[in-house]
Amino acid sequence: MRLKAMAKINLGLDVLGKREDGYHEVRMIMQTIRMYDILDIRKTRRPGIVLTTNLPFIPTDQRNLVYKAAQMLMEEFDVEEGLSIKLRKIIPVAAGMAGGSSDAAAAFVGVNRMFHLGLTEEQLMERAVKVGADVPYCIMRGTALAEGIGEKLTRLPEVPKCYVLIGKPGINVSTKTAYENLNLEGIGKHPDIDGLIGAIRNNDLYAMASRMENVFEPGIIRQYPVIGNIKNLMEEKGALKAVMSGSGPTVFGIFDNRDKMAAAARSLRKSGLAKTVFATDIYNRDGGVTNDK
Ligand SMILES: C[C@@](CO)(OP(=O)(O)O)[C@H](O)COP(=O)(O)OP(=O)(O)OC[C@H]1O[C@@H](n2ccc(N)nc2=O)[C@H](O)[C@@H]1O
Ligand SMILES: Nc1ncnc2c1ncn2[C@@H]1O[C@H](COP(=O)(O)OP(=O)(O)O)[C@@H](O)[C@H]1O
Repeated sequence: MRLKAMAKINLGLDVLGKREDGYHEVRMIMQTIRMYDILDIRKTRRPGIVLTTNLPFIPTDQRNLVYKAAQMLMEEFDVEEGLSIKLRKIIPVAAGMAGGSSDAAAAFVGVNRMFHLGLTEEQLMERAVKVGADVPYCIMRGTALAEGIGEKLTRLPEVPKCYVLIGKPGINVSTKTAYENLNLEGIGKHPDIDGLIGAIRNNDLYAMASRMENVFEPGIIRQYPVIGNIKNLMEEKGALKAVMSGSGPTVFGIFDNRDKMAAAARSLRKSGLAKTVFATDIYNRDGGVTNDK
């Protein structure tokens, strides 16, 4: 069984406050993009999970979110057979694109199908939040408003057709540290999430792009100016807007024209500012638990 684990960007990201358990209340607009890792899953007679990946530096034991997700379901349902999982990573690691979370989401969907556990998408999402705040969304996919710690999801209409340029500098930002370093009292004007939702409902790409904002961005750019440089380059080269995704450091630019995006991608590659440059578009899901479409 082959599954695609799709990456996300945050068209808008606001943090409202800190909860007693240390997690933060968020309000974010999530969007799946056409960039994915591949999971190849097969049953084995020998019990247990054997995970292999093409990246030597990511763990293949319980620390890998794929392992965690598969183990959680297999233990709950007393699955006696085993699983062999081959994970091919394309989504940059620790990039703010939910690579690990999406791999976990694909594992939930894959194990459910492989062993005929009969869980609905909702039942999978209830379990998924135990692996990570973004994992339920990665099962849902498409365009959504995420609230709570990211697990309270409301589907939104598809966003207008557009092109997405990804630029990730060769630095790593820890999500936990990004949340810890966020000075909630110091936030002047919060991102206009309601305005963004309105623009999406009106199918207005230009209004949508102009309202895209990430509350983490100013603080992280102060620490890593290269993120600001990538943003500026994308906007100079025709992006309607370029914004950091999640806790960073990836920047995405939204374009209304594929050729313009391709030219911007060439400039970004030439500049040497980004380690990963990837030109793609948004992905709108078309119903059902379709993690392999
Ligand atoms: C910032 C966002 C935006 O989409 O994405 P990424 O940058 O990870 O892609 C998410 O909120 C990341 O969600 P996710 O990566 O699933 O978080 P988790 O693994 O559950 O948590 C990692 C750490 O982030 C902090 N955390 C996460 C989510 C949240 N709502 N509040 C938090 O404070 C916690 O300190 C937690 O220990
Ligand atoms: N399947 C996975 N893919 C990538 N990283 C993983 C995975 N499972 C666990 N990790 C660990 O999680 C950390 C961040 O993962 P990732 O999901 O790529 O970040 P982000 O949420 O910022 O997109 C990495 O340090 C990595 O070691």
